[in-house]
Amino acid sequence: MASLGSLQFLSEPKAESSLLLYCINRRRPRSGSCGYWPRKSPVPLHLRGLSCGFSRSRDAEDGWLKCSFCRGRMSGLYDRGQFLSVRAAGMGSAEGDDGDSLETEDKLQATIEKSKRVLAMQRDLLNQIAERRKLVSTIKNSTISATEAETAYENGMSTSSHQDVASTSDNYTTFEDNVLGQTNGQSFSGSPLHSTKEAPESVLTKEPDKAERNLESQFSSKVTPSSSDSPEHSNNISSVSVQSTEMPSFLSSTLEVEPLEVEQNESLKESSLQNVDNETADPVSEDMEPPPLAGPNVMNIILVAAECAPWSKTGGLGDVAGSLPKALARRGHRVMVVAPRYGNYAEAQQIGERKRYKVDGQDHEVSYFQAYIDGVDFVFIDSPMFRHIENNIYGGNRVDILKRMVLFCKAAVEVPWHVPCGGICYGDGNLVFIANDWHTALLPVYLKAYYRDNGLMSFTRSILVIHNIAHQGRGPVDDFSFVDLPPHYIDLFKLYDPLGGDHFNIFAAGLKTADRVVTVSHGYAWELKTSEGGWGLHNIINEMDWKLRGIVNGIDTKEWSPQYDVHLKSDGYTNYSLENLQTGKAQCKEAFQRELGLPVHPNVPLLGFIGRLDHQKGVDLIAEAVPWLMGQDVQLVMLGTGRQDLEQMLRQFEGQHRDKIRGWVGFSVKMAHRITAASDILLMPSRFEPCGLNQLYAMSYGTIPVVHAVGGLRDTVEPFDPFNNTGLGWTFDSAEANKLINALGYCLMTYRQYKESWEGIQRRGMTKDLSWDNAARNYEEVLVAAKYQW
Ligand SMILES: Nc1ncnc2c1ncn2[C@@H]1O[C@H](COP(=O)(O)OP(=O)(O)O[C@H]2O[C@H](CO)[C@@H](O)[C@H](O)[C@H]2O)[C@@H](O)[C@H]1O
Repeated sequence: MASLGSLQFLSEPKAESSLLLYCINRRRPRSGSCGYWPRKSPVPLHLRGLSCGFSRSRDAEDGWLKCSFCRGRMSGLYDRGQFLSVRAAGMGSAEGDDGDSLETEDKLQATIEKSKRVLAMQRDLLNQIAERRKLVSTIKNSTISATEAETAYENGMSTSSHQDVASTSDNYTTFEDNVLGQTNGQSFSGSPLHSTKEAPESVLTKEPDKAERNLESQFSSKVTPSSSDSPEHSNNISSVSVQSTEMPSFLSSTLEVEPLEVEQNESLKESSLQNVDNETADPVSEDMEPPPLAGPNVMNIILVAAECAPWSKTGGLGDVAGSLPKALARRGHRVMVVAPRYGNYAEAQQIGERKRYKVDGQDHEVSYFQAYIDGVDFVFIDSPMFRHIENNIYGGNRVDILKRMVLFCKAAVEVPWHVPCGGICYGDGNLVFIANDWHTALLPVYLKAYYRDNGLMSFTRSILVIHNIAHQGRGPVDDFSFVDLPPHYIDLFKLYDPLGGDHFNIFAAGLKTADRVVTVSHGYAWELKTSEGGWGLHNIINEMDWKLRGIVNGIDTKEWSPQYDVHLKSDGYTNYSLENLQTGKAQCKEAFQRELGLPVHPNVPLLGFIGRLDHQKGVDLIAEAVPWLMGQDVQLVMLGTGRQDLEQMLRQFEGQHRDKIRGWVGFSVKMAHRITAASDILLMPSRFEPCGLNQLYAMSYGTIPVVHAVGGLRDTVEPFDPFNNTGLGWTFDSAEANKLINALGYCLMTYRQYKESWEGIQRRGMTKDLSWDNAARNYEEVLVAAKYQW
């Protein structure tokens, strides 16, 4: 039997607990492949001579027990839900491996090969950090030498993420008990400023990244000498910081309330334990499981968004929040989406305990609802603040919205501790948050201010995705009082506006604080850096260019497929594919003309527009083109909601041209699908478009997009080239009605006179890979880059 040496618990378990070790990526691959070891144990502080279950996870070069299947760290769960982190405190020899273990090793060879690259990266990183530490300690003549730190590490006295676990463990326990209510094996060792300067550092002690260096320089004048200079301080900082006036009030006010549905939770845990037993007992089938696509990069991912389709959606953000996570889960990650619970969602069940958070001085209670769908944990945060606004989720005045987002972000950042999905919380190891737009841009700030500055959640990273920079969460500087942060954090939010002077800007703070920033196309990534496209944030974006990446959105090919579209199954519509494109699409067009009371003309080109009625979407350019259009033999249907003058305009056009135009004012997912299927041409004259999803949906339905070549539209709609018979649609190069008319003229001519070319464009669009799988792979690269960024 292989021996692992001993295991060391990083927080002391109670005696006589039942212990269960599991891999942090237990969902991916399915739980059975991660070497569970359920066992009654008297639980001494060190467990010796472990074998059986651990023969799979003896690969622990960096001191952490790893699942040899997916390379995730092993963690401990004991005593019905309390967490421990566990690491090997001295590796035993592999001598005596039994046959079973060798066989397993052979079968897992491929996975191990893949992991080598990452291990090399880790070693590289460790070497670099060790080098730098030596340099720093020489310069500062630290009282504690690097040698001692290394010795401490080798003796298993420090964690890979924190300093002096042993010496801070008392404070740590107190803090966890008081503040988080759960333990995760993290120490609480003061701000990164202090820890990098003074403490005996572990091998993985964090080097400040560029963003943090900026913050350091901004904040250094405000660090008092007494707090930064004393080596003792870093040992005792937990108690100091907990009582500090800068400690967020919401943390200290995070109260545990009566446990909800305890029985349900317990039964969940029990069923999870049962699964473990069953799956452990079936080693053959677990070996059949293919390795996750993400290979050694599997992570715990929590995407946080103010809307999530199909439960809540006002636009493309909802679509992305509903579908990108599924693609990430398909790659093997454990993925959660966190969104507010605006209504009663049938699929989601109440879970976990209620918590309270302070917003503007008042306690707000939240509870959690969860549904596990397509490999993703969808968690909805319930609060009276979110209820009954499902038709107006961004409604209310500026301060109302701000308070909602403060509550949402405060609760969301703690979800990995409080919501036991499948019986097990995500915890903070190997965890990355993906925040979206200004609504959740506070999350990276809270992660830093409340946790990482205090030595907690040090391995957790945050990524901020820009879907639309035009909405930034702006307000007067006084709004800072609502976000409940230490006073010096105001510098992150303050932004000078040539028109309004200094103002408060949430997006600015999120961009500065996030570990990485993604936007939804390459074109938009470039535009964001210009004064025209950055909407006042271009300077900040230019400064953080190194952490910005453009990744083009994908589409949910289950939801948006002409072959399976549920909205095409009734009222005379039909599903279609490449095989019956012409007949199927013609049938949809006819059904649509009938449904909307338009003359049924199969050969009259049908033009569609779907989108918010605002300046961005350029619906006014279509309005300018209407007189020309009405001279053509075409039909036009527009679906949208937004600015009242533009809604009125749609109604007016319909009134004036009843035989040719329909203006549908409102939000109808069914109508959006039917327009996409029935139309021949989709118009997207957006003034700016970070990515745009409708043109992607259109292409997959054989509907030809005519778009303003900007942002993601330029990235995704390759212009038709009649000489080489390539391209996916028509583009025009500036947001002017005459340019739109010009492009549309060529498009209509092709529709009428060059059927073969037309069908070629349709076919290319329908066969293009528009799925999220590509994008998910790119996101994964960003997640990994963030993970290894210190
Ligand atoms: N009245 C209505 N009824 C029914 N459905 C309607 C509708 N109006 C819009 N929709 C739907 O909402 C979505 C709109 O998505 P877009 O990407 O085109 O724009 P949006 O500007 O909201 O998103 C922002 O975020 C997304 C996601 O990153 C970026 O693609 C985009 O460029 C950026 O502006 C589509 O699914 C569309 O069908």
